[in-house]
Amino acid sequence: MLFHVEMTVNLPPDMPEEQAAEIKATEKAYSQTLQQKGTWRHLWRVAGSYSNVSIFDVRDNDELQRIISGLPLFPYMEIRVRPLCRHPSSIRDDDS
Ligand SMILES: O=C(O)CC1=CCC(=O)O1
Repeated sequence: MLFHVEMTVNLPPDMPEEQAAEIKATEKAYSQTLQQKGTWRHLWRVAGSYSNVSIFDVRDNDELQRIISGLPLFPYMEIRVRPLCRHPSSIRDDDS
């Protein structure tokens, strides 16, 4: 199942820089492991913001919830999830 997920990061302004850097590094490693597995298919920065747009390929809603709630930045993010299905005009037969 494919999901479009938009994440907006809102770190507290008083969070010490070192702590923020550590969380971001852990987040990067977490996301790169999932990207290598093909679970996190796309990761795009929304230009001009501290938001990303991502496409996840997961078994079900429970897997998506487990992954998203495990994000190190999860406590500091606003997250919007939208389920995707094939568009009838899509020419990409290899995508689902
Ligand atoms: O910087 C972000 O948009 C938050 C984030 C998600 C995955 C990652 O590596 O950073």
